Amino acid sequence: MEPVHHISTSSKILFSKARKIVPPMLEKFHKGQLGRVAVIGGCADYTGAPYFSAIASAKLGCDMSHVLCERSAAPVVKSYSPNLMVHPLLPSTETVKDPKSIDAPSLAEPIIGMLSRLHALVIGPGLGRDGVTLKVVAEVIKAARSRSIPFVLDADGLLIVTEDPGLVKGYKDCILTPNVVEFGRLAKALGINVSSQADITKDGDNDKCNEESDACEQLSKALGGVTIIQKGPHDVISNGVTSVVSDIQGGLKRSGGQGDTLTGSLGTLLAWRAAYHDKLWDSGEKDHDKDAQTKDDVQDELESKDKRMSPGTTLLLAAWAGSAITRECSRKAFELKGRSMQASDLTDEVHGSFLRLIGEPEGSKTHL
Ligand SMILES: NC(=O)C1=CN([C@@H]2O[C@H](COP(=O)(O)OP(=O)(O)OC[C@H]3O[C@@H](n4cnc5c(N)ncnc54)[C@H](O)[C@@H]3O)[C@@H](O)[C@H]2O)[C@@H](O)CC1
Ligand SMILES: Nc1ncnc2c1ncn2[C@@H]1O[C@H](COP(=O)(O)OP(=O)(O)OP(=O)(O)O)[C@@H](O)[C@H]1O
Ligand SMILES: [Mg+2]
Repeated sequence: MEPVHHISTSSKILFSKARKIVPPMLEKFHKGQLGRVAVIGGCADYTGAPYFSAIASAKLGCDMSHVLCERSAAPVVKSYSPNLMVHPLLPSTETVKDPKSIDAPSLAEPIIGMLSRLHALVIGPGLGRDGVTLKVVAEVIKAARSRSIPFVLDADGLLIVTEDPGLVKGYKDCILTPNVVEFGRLAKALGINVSSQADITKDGDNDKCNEESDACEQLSKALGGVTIIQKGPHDVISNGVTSVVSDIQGGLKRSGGQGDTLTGSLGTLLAWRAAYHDKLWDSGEKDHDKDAQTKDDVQDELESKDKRMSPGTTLLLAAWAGSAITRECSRKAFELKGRSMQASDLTDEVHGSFLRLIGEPEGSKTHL
């Protein structure tokens, strides 16, 4: 039986609606209008994660892709790609005078100063767990929220929320992308009971799916309607009111770094979504006065041919599209590389996956 809050719209319709938030390629656009995205992450230990995330944003199609990382990571990340703009702006215990008494808001200033030039942030890939860095990033989260800049939180960025859920509680422009372990930590912090994998597997596939989406929905509700992509064999997406399961075929190799293709893709989709709501181009849809609040409202917008969608609906669509593109990247890369598949093989599949699943929007000029 279909769980009550699940939308029953087919994948085909979801992809065609996702295409509506993709800006067409037009001669009139200037540099930056198709998205300025920054990944906040990268430290001495992890340089691959912010790179994979930022390059996925770029390959999906944003115009400008930044990485804001810790000082020691910057030359390394720069060396991976000249296409990324890499800024060594994240302080750490190693780089501040007295780590025990820091002024986090002023240490965050150089990053906060960049926010007005950015459409979306991805916070967490390879951020690490340095106490100074995490305090500064918490200030950046507050500043981004107060300026209504959409963001994705992943990996160590989720630790910040686990420790202080109030930072994102009720913020409707963010997406959390926990893996199984991160989901468990968040659920525990918010007092939500998650059945163990063993318990739910023995009930069979349908029950397992229902239990997972129930937990995802509960966590989203506990966070005041924040959108969550609970990653796993299928990705459960929920905003507490409406849920959708992304079960597009993925690959069979579980190499690290695949979640980074997801966050980078989401960064670009959030930037495009902002451009859609700013009416950067004429989508051909009709405005309507009421924002979608309930599952039925969302379903109605998804099934209408010409109704302009509300921010709640487009956020779900962005999450769905990011998840689907990542899983298709993984499927295709696995087809080509088998068990040798690495995160970098997903990077090569981003554009092809976009074209196969979503495709260029109407009016896009793809040839000169
Ligand atoms: N090339 C890179 O630079 C990479 C860096 N990464 C970064 O590494 C840091 C730590 O991330 P982790 O994901 O390791 O987080 P954690 O340090 O919280 O570790 C999670 C652990 O759980 C295990 N696990 C994952 N899925 C599981 C499942 N379904 N059932 C049981 N156990 C499971 C993993 O093997 C991992 O050891 C983050 O900053 C992250 O961004 C990762 O994204 C991987 C790639
Ligand atoms: N068993 C699975 N079958 C198919 N796809 C999966 C499976 N597990 C995870 N995925 C997909 O892999 C991607 C990354 O999810 P994963 O759970 O590996 O995240 P992660 O642990 O945060 O990754 P990372 O190593 O990048 O930190 C997601 O798009 C998810 O849908
Ligand atoms: Mg991860």
